[in-house]
Amino acid sequence: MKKKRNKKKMMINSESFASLSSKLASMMFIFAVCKQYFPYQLHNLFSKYTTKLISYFYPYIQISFPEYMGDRLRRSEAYIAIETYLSATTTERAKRLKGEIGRDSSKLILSMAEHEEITEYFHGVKLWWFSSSISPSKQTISFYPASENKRSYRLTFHRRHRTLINESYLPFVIQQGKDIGVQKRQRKLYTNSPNFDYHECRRVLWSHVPFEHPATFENLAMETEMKHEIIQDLVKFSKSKEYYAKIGKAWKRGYLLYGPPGTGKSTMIAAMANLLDYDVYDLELAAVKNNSALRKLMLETTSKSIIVVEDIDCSLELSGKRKAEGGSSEGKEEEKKAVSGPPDKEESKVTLSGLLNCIDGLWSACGGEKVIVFTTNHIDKLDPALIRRGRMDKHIELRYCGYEGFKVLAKNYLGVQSHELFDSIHELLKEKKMSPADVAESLMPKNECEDQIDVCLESLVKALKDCKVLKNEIEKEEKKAESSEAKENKD
Ligand SMILES: Nc1ncnc2c1ncn2[C@@H]1O[C@H](COP(=O)(O)OP(=O)(O)OP(=O)(O)O)[C@@H](O)[C@H]1O
Ligand SMILES: [Mg+2]
Repeated sequence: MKKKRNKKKMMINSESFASLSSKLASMMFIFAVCKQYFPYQLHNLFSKYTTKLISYFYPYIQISFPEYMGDRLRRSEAYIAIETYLSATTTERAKRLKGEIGRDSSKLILSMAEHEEITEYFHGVKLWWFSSSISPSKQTISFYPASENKRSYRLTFHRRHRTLINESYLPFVIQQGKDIGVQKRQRKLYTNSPNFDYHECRRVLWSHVPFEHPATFENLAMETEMKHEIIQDLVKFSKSKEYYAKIGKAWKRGYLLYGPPGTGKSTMIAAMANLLDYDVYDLELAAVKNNSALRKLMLETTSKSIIVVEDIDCSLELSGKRKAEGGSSEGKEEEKKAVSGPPDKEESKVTLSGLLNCIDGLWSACGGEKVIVFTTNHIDKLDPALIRRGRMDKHIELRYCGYEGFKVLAKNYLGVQSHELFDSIHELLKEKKMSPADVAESLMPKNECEDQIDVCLESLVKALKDCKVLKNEIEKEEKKAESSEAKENKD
């Protein structure tokens, strides 16, 4: 009993010693800040002996993580990760908190207030986190954020736990912080128009807005089996980091979405981003000057993102002239494949080989966990090299609205799963080809009256009956347009 009491006493003593030592260290730190006001010789002497004294009596190690590192322009990644980790895990224990709207989030984020200390245990080892903030000695007006208070987190632990903290605890905190940051971030929709980022204090190649598209696979009109196959494929990809590393392949996957206008290609990209919780980079190839600019753009994309090139057949000149003038030299051919920029502006010279290099050359592996999506209305116009398997791993055809797709739209737009008009709509959809966009338009309630369901379904039946184009006719028209285009190119 006595032994137990003594042990408890010793523990309390060691704890209070630790806390005392931590306070002593804080005082030393304040001395260290003030010492600059002492004469030069005194200052040196003071520094020498205080450091010696601290290391002699003080068995604790302190690691500082300042918000801004040497260049003072970019926030330290370690600081951001620690801040996120501490906000998520210690706000219940901290007595004084501060709240702010996160830079990448629309939510209120609570974190430790300045000069607050919390204790934490890792594998039974006690450690202390202190949030420090020092005001600048001189009031300066500066463009850079670093001129504000100098903030840092300080970690204190006993020196006998040095290995555990350095090799296990800190990597754990940084990884946790990064993971929580990814989950909590406001996702972004990027476009390749250069911009000046005032937070990062540098010129960036992508501008962004919050990504808030509400599309999900659940409200996407397409055959259920195909939908599930795509979802499975995406989820499997996102969980296959180790697999890709094992087979020695860059962790990325290419999707080619093709089909007539209004069949849901762009909507599916939004659904993919929402399913995987990825950012979206909407790459406009016509605005990219040349291959090297394209490479720089790709290098600035982050992992957990979808890189989209919409209407790839319009972005790259891959058919037409090239096919017609088949005998040209390789160099000339590349030129013809170049994207034709606006006539009065500098011509864009992204070539097919430049694009292929970005998709699966050495550069493409940078960052990892990326999905690349091309969309087109005319798959047959694309160069086979661009869409071969391995580059565009999955080809998905988005078709005119079928009965299964219609049922999804009816549920989304009108909240109905059965109706007496469903059978006739089923029959009509077998022969008439209408895009999901057009079906959705008919199903959209036009006013507030009560019999909206009947009105909308009747309007769809009428639209389908009025739709003169049958599948065969569409195919015929498309073939006619293609052959006349080929003829024009020959001439
Ligand atoms: N499969 C679908 N499921 C649900 N809604 C759809 C679907 N297809 C189209 N829509 C609706 O039609 C609108 C247009 O669709 P979307 O822009 O995705 O078509 P698209 O295939 O990208 O067309 P385009 O080839 O012209 O770019 C969307 O806003 C959406 O509301
Ligand atoms: Mg589209």
